[in-house]
Amino acid sequence: MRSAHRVDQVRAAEVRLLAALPDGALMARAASGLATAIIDFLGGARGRRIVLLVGSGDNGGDALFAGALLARRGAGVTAVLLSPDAHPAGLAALHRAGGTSCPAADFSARGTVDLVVDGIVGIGGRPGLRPDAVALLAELEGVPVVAVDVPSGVGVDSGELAGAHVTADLTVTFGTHKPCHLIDPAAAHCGVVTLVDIGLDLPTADVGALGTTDVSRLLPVPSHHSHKYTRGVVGLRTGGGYPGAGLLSTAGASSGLAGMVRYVGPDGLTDQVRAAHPEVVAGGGRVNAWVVGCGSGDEAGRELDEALADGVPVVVDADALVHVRPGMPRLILTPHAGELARMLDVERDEIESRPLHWVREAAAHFDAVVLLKGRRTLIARPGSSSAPGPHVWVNTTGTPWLATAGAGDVLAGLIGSIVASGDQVGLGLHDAAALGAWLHGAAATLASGGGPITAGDVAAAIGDAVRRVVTG
Ligand SMILES: NC(=O)C1=CN([C@@H]2O[C@H](COP(=O)(O)OP(=O)(O)OC[C@H]3O[C@@H](n4cnc5c(N)ncnc54)[C@H](OP(=O)(O)O)[C@@H]3O)[C@@H](O)[C@H]2O)[C@@H](O)CC1
Ligand SMILES: [K+]
Repeated sequence: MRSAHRVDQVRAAEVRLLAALPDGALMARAASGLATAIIDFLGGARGRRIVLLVGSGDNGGDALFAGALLARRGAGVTAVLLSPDAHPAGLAALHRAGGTSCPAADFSARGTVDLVVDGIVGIGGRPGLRPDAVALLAELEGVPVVAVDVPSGVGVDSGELAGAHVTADLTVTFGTHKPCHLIDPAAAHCGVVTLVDIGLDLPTADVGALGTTDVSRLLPVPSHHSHKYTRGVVGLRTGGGYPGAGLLSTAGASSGLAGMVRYVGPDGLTDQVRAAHPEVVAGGGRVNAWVVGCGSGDEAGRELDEALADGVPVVVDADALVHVRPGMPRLILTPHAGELARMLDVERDEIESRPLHWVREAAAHFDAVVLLKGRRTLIARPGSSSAPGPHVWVNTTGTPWLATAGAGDVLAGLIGSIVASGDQVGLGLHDAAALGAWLHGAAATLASGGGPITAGDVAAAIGDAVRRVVTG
């Protein structure tokens, strides 16, 4: 799991560690990790021309000490100082190693620069950049950027952008990830993120991203004693308005993760579902989870009520989302930004620029698991939940090709099947939704192989994605 800690959590851990270490030891660890990552990135140091952008704090100190290490390895290093208070020990170390420095006002790039190191601000920075930093970045446009800890200017805890900021090719962070590394829109400006362990002892994070090992640990798999009912039954009430969505949600649910799939819908569509998926049982009956709303049109409200009457968890997608009210129990809501905007009566742009904020608001307001779809899908647990583990999962699997019609229907069906299969082994709805998002993205990447895909291709690749996780 990748954990993302807030700045106050990092600060508290830093204080404890600083008290136990000699002066400068922590920054030396950070700088050494940073220099190593830069050498990896450049394929060596000798003969490279590196410009450090250095602010007034310890973020600039990291850049200066790393610059000193790079200068000793033969790089030509120039520190451009955005403040007269740049880290004195770091600056002295850079000069001793043969590096040079100048105030920002005197800098001119002249000639080839191989790399910019962004040490303007780190976790002590306010969002946005000052005009001197903006001017320097404009002069160095086109040069690869390595950000120290975070791309300067982004909202570290919120993942939001407010004004100018650095866009990095590589971000080298220390001790733990911060929310901006995982959550859009900031995450899209971090490039590749490398974590340097500096020995911080941290509490459980608010935000986390599942890795393959977590998925393997959490995903319910059958034992020799399992039968189709103990493996869970998922029911779908979908497709009443748009038949394709009924078929695709059923395809997502029919990946074999649950023991049985039931489909309840219009007669003509039921025949098509059975023709495409002969193993699906037509009609209602006992289920462990329902999926409603995909292509349901005007039937969505009725379908949601009927599903709720069974008292089992319900995955609520698309047309059914507008019928959700606070107090409805055990729901997983799966909106995209436009749908969440309607549910919360805010503008879509507002949701897209502050997804972490709004997914939490929605989870608190509806007291439900809320999965907000996007490049980095966010899954927040209900406001009243006190379960251990992160409050928000961020999904990092997938491919841009996954932005295709019907992919959301497949996801809703897939999540329903995981909820049903997890029912008897105590898998929580929050984790089930995160597993669904992870497998959906992994299946899309497998199906795509770098090329275009349809929603049906994604559904067809779920089994392979599961197989790779389970068999290692
Ligand atoms: N935590 C850890 O475990 C470790 C942390 N380490 C490192 O320390 C970094 C944190 O250092 P930090 O606390 O000195 O803060 P940092 O971000 O460098 O500068 C803040 C100063 O910048 C200014 N300023 C503010 N906003 C601004 C803006 N938008 N644009 C321009 N300037 C702005 C403001 O000063 P002002 O100019 O307003 O006087 C403020 O005081 C951390 O990210 C990591 O790299 C590692 O060395 C080891 C382990
Ligand atoms: K930075």
